[in-house]
Amino acid sequence: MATVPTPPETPIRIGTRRSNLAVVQAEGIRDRLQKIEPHRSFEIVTLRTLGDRDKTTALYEMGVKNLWTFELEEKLVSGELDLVVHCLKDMPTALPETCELASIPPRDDPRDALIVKAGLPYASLSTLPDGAVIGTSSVRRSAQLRRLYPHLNFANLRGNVETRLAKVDDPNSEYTCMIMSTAGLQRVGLGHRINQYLQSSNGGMYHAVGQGALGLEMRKGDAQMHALLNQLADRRSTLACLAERSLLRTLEGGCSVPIGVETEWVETDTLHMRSIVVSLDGAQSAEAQVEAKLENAEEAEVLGQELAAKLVEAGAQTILDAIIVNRPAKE
Ligand SMILES: NCc1[nH]cc(CCC(=O)O)c1CC(=O)O
Repeated sequence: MATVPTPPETPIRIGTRRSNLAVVQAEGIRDRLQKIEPHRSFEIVTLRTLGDRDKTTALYEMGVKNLWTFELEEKLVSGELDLVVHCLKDMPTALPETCELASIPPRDDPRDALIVKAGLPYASLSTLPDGAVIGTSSVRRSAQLRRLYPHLNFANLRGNVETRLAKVDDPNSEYTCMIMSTAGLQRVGLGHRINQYLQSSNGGMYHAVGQGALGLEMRKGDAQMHALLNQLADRRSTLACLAERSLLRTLEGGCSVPIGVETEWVETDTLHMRSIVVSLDGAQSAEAQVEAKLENAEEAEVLGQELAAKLVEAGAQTILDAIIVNRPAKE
């Protein structure tokens, strides 16, 4: 009987967005997977998502939450991709039934950063002059800054990291500076452009849920992929990010919420979480914090829900309701 040659194993296809940042992130994951599976081959497949195509609509007006993920998830489900590398903060808190967040690798710096136009002398938010224009399309960022720096102005700034920086540096642009994520800048080699690292204790800025972390997504129930991706997971990053996502999931109810958060491991297994919800004009805000020992994902979920309940108690629901009512209708 003739022996049937075993077919060569097909490459593992890693999907991601087409931006330089997305490709750098996917290459990092590929390199780590290659070390675990030296005999498999890996292929990176890039896609343009809705969020990449529509660069003008303010993000919070787009009305869909999966604008960075939908096209990639479709190809994951159809089998054209085997895993997708996302920025965790771009992943909706509810995933399609057919997909699963398999793993969260070690988180990078979650803080936001201030980047000043090349040639201008300002080194921090507090030294920016009256009327300085901050480029950001994030209501989380503008609302928090309006709250503490009412003399600053805001202008939309969309596009990938390099495009945004070029727009700010353009001497003819209106921007004095911009706010971006530290992790995003550092990953594409632009960390040296950061003028100030922002956090609740410095600039009064809480970061986005999941910021600085990656989310590795796979088809639901793909046991082999799960076993592989699990080897890249980081326990503390995972529990902190799951708690943050639980907070957002509990509060959001259909809108993109101007909510900021910080999580910090204070003892070996105790997570401290604090969060703020701010009205779009910065005039109202609600803050709360919680702390608990966390052993597993379920406990992380519960802690996020507890923080959401405390925020509501502190007035967050009124702020969120007003935002939903005032939101401009989608065209
Ligand atoms: N919303 C865009 C986005 N999504 C993920 C990142 C960078 C990576 C990260 O912060 O996790 C960025 C850029 C930014 O917010 O400045």
